[in-house]
Amino acid sequence: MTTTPLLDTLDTPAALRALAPDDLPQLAAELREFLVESVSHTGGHLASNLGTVELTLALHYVFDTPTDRIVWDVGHQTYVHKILTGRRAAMAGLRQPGGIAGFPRRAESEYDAFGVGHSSTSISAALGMAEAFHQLGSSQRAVAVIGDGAMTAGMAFEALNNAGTTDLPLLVVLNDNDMSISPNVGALNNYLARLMSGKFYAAARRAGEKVLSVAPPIRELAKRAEEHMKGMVTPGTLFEEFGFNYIGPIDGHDLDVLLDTLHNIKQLSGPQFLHVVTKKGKGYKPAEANPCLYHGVSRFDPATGVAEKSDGKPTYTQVFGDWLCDMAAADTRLVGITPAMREGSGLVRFSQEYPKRYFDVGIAEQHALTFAAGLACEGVKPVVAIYSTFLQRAYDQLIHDVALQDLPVMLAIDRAGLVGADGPTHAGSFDLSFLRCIPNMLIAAPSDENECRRLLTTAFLHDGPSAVRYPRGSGAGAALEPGLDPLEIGRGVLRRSGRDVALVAFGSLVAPALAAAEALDASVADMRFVKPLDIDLLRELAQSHRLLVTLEENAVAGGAGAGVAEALAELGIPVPVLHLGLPDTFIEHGNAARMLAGCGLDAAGIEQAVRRRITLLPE
Ligand SMILES: Cc1ncc(C[n+]2csc(CCOP(=O)(O)OP(=O)(O)O)c2C)c(N)n1
Ligand SMILES: CC(=O)[C@@H](O)[C@H](O)COP(=O)(O)O
Ligand SMILES: [Mg+2]
Repeated sequence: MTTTPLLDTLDTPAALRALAPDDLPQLAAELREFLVESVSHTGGHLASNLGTVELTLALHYVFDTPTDRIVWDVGHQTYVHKILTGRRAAMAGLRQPGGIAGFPRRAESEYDAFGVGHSSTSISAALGMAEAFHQLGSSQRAVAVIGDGAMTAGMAFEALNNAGTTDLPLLVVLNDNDMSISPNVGALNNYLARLMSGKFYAAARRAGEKVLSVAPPIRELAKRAEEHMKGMVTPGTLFEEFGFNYIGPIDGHDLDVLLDTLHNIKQLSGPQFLHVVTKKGKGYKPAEANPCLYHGVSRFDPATGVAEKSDGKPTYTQVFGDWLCDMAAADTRLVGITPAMREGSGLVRFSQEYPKRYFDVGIAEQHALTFAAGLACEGVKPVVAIYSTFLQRAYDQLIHDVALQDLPVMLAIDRAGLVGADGPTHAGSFDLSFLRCIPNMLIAAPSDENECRRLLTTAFLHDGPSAVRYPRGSGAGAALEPGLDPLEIGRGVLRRSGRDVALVAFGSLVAPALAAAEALDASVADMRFVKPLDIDLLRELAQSHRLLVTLEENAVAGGAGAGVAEALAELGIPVPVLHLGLPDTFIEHGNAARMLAGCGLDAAGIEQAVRRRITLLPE
C-alpha cells in the first residue's frame, strides 16, 4: 500500500500552487510512489513519467494552468499531469475500457491543452496557441514540453524555424534524458550530449585562453577564434541561431533550480528555450536500470519489477523480426530501417546481427521512406519496419518518392488494425484505404504467422513498392515453417466451401470469418492480397453465392472491401455485397479483442451481421 498523505489533499493545480515550495520534494516522492503502484496495476508508460515528476510539478506551480497552456509532446509522460489535474482516482482506469486515456485529450480535461500520441507536434501547437493569444490580446502563456527523442523529427524543426522569427512569449522546454524509446540516435543527440558536457566547453575555453596569452598582435584574432569555438560549442548555439533565448542545461530533478528558472523565464518576452536534463525512470531502480523496458510496460510486481508474462505465442512482430534475419542471411542487399521503433518493430536481433545494415533514423518517418527510396535507386533492398499509424506521417514520401518511381521499397507495417490500450492515436485503421489508391503498390495482409512469413518474402522479392500489414500481438500460435518461399502474387485461397454466402476475408479477419462460417455454412476466401486482388476467385465466388461479405480490420471507407466492390462493378456482376470492417468513427482505447467485438468483427458479430443481411436478400 502506498502512503501519499500530501498528494491525497491535492485535486487541482491551484491547490498545488497554495503549497510552500518546501513541500514539493515530499510531493515528488509521493508522486513516484503513486505512479509505480498505479502503473503496476494498469500497465503503461512508466519510465518517462518517473523522469518528469519535478518538471511537471514545477510547470503547474509556476504557470497558471489551465489558463496557461502546457502542450506535452507525445503525451506518454503526462501521468503526473493527470494526477495533479483531478484524475488521481481515475488513474486506476488508465488505458482500461471506459477509463482515462494514456495520452492528453482535450475532451478529457480542460488541462489537456492539446491531444497527442504522435510525436513532435508540441512546438507547432503551442506556437499556434501563442499566436492566437496575441491575436486575441490575451496574456495567456503557451509552453511546449518536448523530449530529446521527439526533437529529432523534422516537424519540431519546422516549428522552431517558424517560432524563432516571432516575438511571441512561447516557451519550449526540452526534456533531455538521452533516451528515445531505445537510446536516442543521430547528430542532434550528439550535439545535445555536448551541450550537457561542461567538460567539453571548459576544455575549449582553456584552449582559447592559451591562444589569448600568446602575443598581442594576434590577440584580436585569437579572441575571434575563441568566439568561433564558443560558437560551435557554447550551450544553446543551435537554438539561439533559431532565434530562441536558450537557457540551460539545468537539472530537471532540482526543484529549486526549476522553480527559479521558470519564474525568471515568465518575466521574459520572445521565444524561450529551456534545456532540462532528466533521468528516464528516475526513482524506481528497475526503470532506471532498464528505461527501455519500462518505457511501456504491462502489469508488473512493483516489489520486483517483474512484468506479467505473455501467452508465449510468437507475436507477428517476432515473426517479422526472425524473417528479416533469415532474409538478410539469404540476400546481402537487404537493409532494415526503423524510425525509432527498434523494440516495437522487432528489430533488436537484426540490429545485433547486422549492425551495418541496420538504420535507426530517429523519429523521422518521412525521412525513413525517402532514405529507403535513395537506397533502392542504387540497388540496395530496404525494408522499412513501421507502425501503420506512424506511416501516416510519410504518405507523400511514399507516393512521390517511392511509388511514383516504382522503387522496390518494402514496408513491413506493424500494428495494423486496433491496438488496444493506446487507443485511436495509435490504431492502424486506415492503411489499406490510403495505400490501395496508390499506383504500383503491392499490398498483402496475412491471415496467420506462416502466411505472414511467405508474404514478407513475396513482397521483398517483388520489383516495386510493397507492403505487408499485420496486427499487434500474436496469431493462433501455428508452428512456424522456416522456409523463405514466396506466394503467387494476386492469388487468394478458398479456405472453406459453403453455400449462399461467401466471406471474402483479409488478414486478421480470416480466423473469425472461419469461425462464423461454421454456423452459417458459408464459404471463406483468404484473399491474401489487397492489391492486386484475385479477380478470378472473386468472379467465381460472386457467380456461385447469393451474398458476398467482405471482412477487414481497416476502415470500411476505402478499404479492401471497397476494392472488392469496385472489381465486381467492373466485372459487371451484380451480386449483393456486405462490407464489414471498422466503422466511420475513432474507437476508444481498451482491450483489443473487446474493441474488435464492439465493432462486430468477432465470430459472433460477423454471424449476426450476415444473418441480418440475408433476411434482406430477394428470394
Ligand atoms: C510520429 C511518431 N513516431 C514514433 C512514435 C513512438 N514513440 C513514442 S515515444 C517515443 C520516444 C520519445 O522519446 P522522447 O521524446 O525523448 O521522450 P522520452 O520517452 O524519452 O520521455 C517514440 C519513438 C510516436 N509516438 N510518434
Ligand atoms: C507512446 C508511443 O507512441 C509508444 O510508446 C507506443 O505506445 C508503443 O506502442 P506498442 O506498445 O504497441 O509498441
Ligand atoms: Mg527522451
